[in-house]
Amino acid sequence: MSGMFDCSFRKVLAAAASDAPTPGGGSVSALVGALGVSMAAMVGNLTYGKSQYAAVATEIKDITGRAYFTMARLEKLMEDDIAAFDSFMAAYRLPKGTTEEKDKREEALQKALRGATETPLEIAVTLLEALAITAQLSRIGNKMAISDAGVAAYVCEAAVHAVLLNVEINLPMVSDAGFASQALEEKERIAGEARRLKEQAVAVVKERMKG
Ligand SMILES: Nc1nc(=O)c2c([nH]1)NC[C@@H]1CN(c3ccc(C(=O)N[C@@H](CCC(=O)O)C(=O)O)cc3)C=[N+]21
Repeated sequence: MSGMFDCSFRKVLAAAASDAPTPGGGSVSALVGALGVSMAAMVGNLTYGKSQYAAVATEIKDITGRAYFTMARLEKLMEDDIAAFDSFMAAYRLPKGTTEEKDKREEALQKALRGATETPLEIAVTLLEALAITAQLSRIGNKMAISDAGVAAYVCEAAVHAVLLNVEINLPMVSDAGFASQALEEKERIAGEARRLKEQAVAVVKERMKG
């Protein structure tokens, strides 16, 4: 299913729940992440233009713009992951009767696996930018809605770890050992950074909710 962003939420949920392979865990993580970032954008919108927050107006405008940018990027990446995993499934279903067919299938599988691994990594990196935005916003955003900066932090971090599981399940099938080890290293770095940024944002949110 493509053009997911123009469907009703009900249709997206039904498509995600169905036995169709896509949207799968990769694209759903991107969608969930986009919803997480929307809460950072909302806090930005609730801060910008308020006299109480005039001193941080320029910074808020910049961060809010970046939040919208990451949402748009996640929309594109959701569609990319659907295409990437569809390619994997298409290769997986290729015939493997003869040696020639087996070779062709393996070649198609390896090519598709690369895309199905790179796309979740790109989703995760985009979500790191969202988490950095959220951490910054937690310090200067409208206090009345600051819990939503915490919601953005928790949801985006969860989406990072979720999308990285797709890298983890694909990697053992990748035959290019150099590509696999680099992807694994990248995955570990991103997961650690996501944890750190979430902790930072939530700590500030909790502190500001005290008074
Ligand atoms: N970039 C990326 N995005 C993903 O969404 C992604 C991923 N990588 N890596 C793996 C996981 C898991 N996942 C599955 C979804 C449906 C079936 C599925 O439909 N399986 C059928 C296959 C049937 C057939 O052979 O046609 C079955 O088991 O019956 C399997 C696996 C998506 N993931």
